Formats: sequence, C-alpha cells, structure tokens
Amino acid sequence: MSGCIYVALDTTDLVRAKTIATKVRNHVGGIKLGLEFFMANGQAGVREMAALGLPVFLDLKLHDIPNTVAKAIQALRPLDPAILTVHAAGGRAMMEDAKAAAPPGTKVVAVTVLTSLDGSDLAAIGVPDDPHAQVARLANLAREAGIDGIVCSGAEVAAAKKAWPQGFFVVPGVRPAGGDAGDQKRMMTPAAARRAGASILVIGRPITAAEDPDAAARAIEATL
Ligand SMILES: O=C(O)c1cc(=O)[nH]c(=O)n1[C@@H]1O[C@H](COP(=O)(O)O)[C@@H](O)[C@H]1O
Repeated sequence: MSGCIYVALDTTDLVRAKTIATKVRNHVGGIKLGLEFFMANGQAGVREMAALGLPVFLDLKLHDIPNTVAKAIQALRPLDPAILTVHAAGGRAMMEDAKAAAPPGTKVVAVTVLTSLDGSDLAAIGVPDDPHAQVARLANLAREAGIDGIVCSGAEVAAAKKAWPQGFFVVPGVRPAGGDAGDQKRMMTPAAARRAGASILVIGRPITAAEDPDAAARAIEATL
C-alpha cells in the first residue's frame, strides 16, 4: 500500500520538487525534504510544499549540543512537520531535548548508521562494531531517550523492531531489484524492507530520476 512510501525530493529546485510531488502524489504517503532542499528554499519553501497537502518529513539530521539542537527545533516549530530527524550519535541528552522541543504531533526519529556506510567505513571512524550491532546500540539509546523511532537500513530493521515493538522505523537505502545503488551501501528492496518491519520507506532516485516518476512510484507500490 502506498501510504508507507515517502518520496525524497532531493533537489534545490522548488518547481521541480513540486512537479514531482504532484505527479506521484497518489502513490506516496508523504514527501521528504532534506538538506539540499532546505538550504536552497528554507522555511518558505517547506511551507509551499506543505500546501500540496501531503505529510512533510523534514530530514535535517540535526547533530549538535543539546541546547543548539533544541533551539533549532524550536525555530522549526511553526512548520509542524510530520517527522523530523536528528543523529543518534548526538547522544541521549540531545535526543531528549530534541523531543521536548518538537511540536507534540511531530515524530522525532534518530539516524543510526547511515545507509551509505558499511563496516569498513565504521572502522575508519573508530567504531569497531558492525552496522548491525551499532544500529542496535543506538536504537536502544533512542528508545531510552523517549523519542519516536530510528532511521536504519532494511537489514537491521527486524532486530530493531523486535527490541522496540512500539518504535517507528524509517528505512532508506531502498532499491527495486537491480536498481542503481548510487552512493548507498546497505540496501534492500522495498517489499523486503516492508516485510522486515519498516514503518515507512524513504525512496528518492528510483522515483525522482525515473523518466516517468509516476510510473516508477506506481511500480514500486505494486510490489508492496
Ligand atoms: O535520514 C534519511 O532519510 C537517510 C538516512 C540514511 O541513512 N540514508 C539515506 O539515504 N537517507 C536519505 O534517504 C534518501 C535516499 O535517497 P535515494 O538513495 O535517492 O533513494 C536521501 O534523501 C537520504 O538523505
């Protein structure tokens, strides 16, 4: 079913973002606006996109000291996003303060291990554990901090959900079978990620870079 797909509108071009959102709107549950869009279009751009009527996932992956993250989220409150991201590596106090600063209806979710990283990338930044163990550790911290859920790859979501049945699980790094990986390293098909327990799937280029984004979204939806 289509409600679980959030299309990642990774562009600086507001007109392009609106055009794609309008094309795919019947096959997605919401739109995700990230750093690229926000840096170029700011809160005014987010408001224009919200006017299309789809839930907005504002993916700014905030990561700073607790006070700074809380103040940044307070500044975003007027946008009242459906979902907002912080980095779990910012720590427990940061996540607690992020949740306290967010509008009551906003799900605050913590990015655990980016889907563009594998075990050797983690080793290079001084994390000896593999992605699975690191996601489990950060998911536990996020749960203890009282936020709503995490972002992880499809490969970790089943274990994370088992440990946190009430959690909200965002899964990016989603590719239809045979799809172009791009910069993603930990990938799964949409159907497999959903079966594994993803609450929502974040899908960007497989839809937005397709010649016909509407047909691409429809084809993915049909597999779910
Ligand atoms: O927080 C995210 O949404 C996110 C976390 C993560 O670990 N990996 C990841 O790819 N994302 C986002 O998910 C989207 C994936 O885009 P595609 O690779 O084009 O499907 C991008 O907007 C990323 O910013």
